[in-house]
Amino acid sequence: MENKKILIVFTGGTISMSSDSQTSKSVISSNESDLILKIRKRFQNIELLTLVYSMKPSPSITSVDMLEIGKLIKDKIESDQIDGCVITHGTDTLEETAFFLDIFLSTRIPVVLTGSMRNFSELGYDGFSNLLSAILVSANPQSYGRGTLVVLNDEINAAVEVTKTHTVSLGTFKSMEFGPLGIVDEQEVIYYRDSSYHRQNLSPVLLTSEVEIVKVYSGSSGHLIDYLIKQPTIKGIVLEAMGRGNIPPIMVPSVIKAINRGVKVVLTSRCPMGRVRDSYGYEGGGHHLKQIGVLFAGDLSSVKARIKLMLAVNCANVNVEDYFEH
Ligand SMILES: NC(=O)C[C@H](N)C(=O)O
Repeated sequence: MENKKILIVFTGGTISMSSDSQTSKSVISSNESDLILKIRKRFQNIELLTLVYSMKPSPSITSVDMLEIGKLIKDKIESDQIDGCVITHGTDTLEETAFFLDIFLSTRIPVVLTGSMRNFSELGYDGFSNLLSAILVSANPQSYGRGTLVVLNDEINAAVEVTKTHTVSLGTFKSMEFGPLGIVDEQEVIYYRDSSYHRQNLSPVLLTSEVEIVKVYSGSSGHLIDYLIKQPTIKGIVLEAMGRGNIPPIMVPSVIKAINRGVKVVLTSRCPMGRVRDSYGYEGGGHHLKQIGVLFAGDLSSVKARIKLMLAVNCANVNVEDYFEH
């Protein structure tokens, strides 16, 4: 059997960190050669290619980084150089990069993100096992056509469904509403189900238009929206609204102002599960918001809806409304 070629792209995060000898705090330590050395021996019929994109903690990963990583992988896939790809990433923003790649790359080739919750110096460092499982998933024929995947703690989750749920737990990545797609059990990749999500491809060349998130709470005003729509590069605002998708009436004039200025306003919920819908007819309720032109993001979280809206407003000749419920 011919060797499968799996590309590992390192971007940073705790998986590439150790404890600082003076402060004992986690800092970047560029341990990728140790990781690869230990892991390479485990595989037969898998050739590992490696590339260090960056050594950043994931709060430092920008939209431009996501685009660069996406272009890099797209290029390798289109030139037939790889059969699968694993990206190591900090866990704080892993779900955002994963979802970005899910929309940006229209490929059936498995693209898998992984990371770790403990650093290289800590007892119980989970980087080795997570990387090992991620490679197994990316090389498995059953992983084709499932969109971008996230593998940590031996669970396989879909980028669109998964979120970081716990600040320190090794089992932090959960698809809270649907459960994992599958597991890695003693190096065997087992799928339980497909992801039901309908994938839409958006591949902009540049990201010049910006999208911000406004969290809605009891006592929210329209001031943040008023401020944002004065910024020249703003093309979208995601509202992380209440419950089914409702906002205080005092915010409505600012939302109308934003829409009249051509800024796309997308509705999500601050509830961790469930869809937004136009169920409520009162002022600021979902039905009222739909009538004034607010777009609905289904069950996407605010951070994922922001990624989708950012990709849509940066694509030439794309009707943003086609990518959201309206
Ligand atoms: N576990 C981690 O990777 C968290 C780290 N703060 C990061 O996202 O870079």
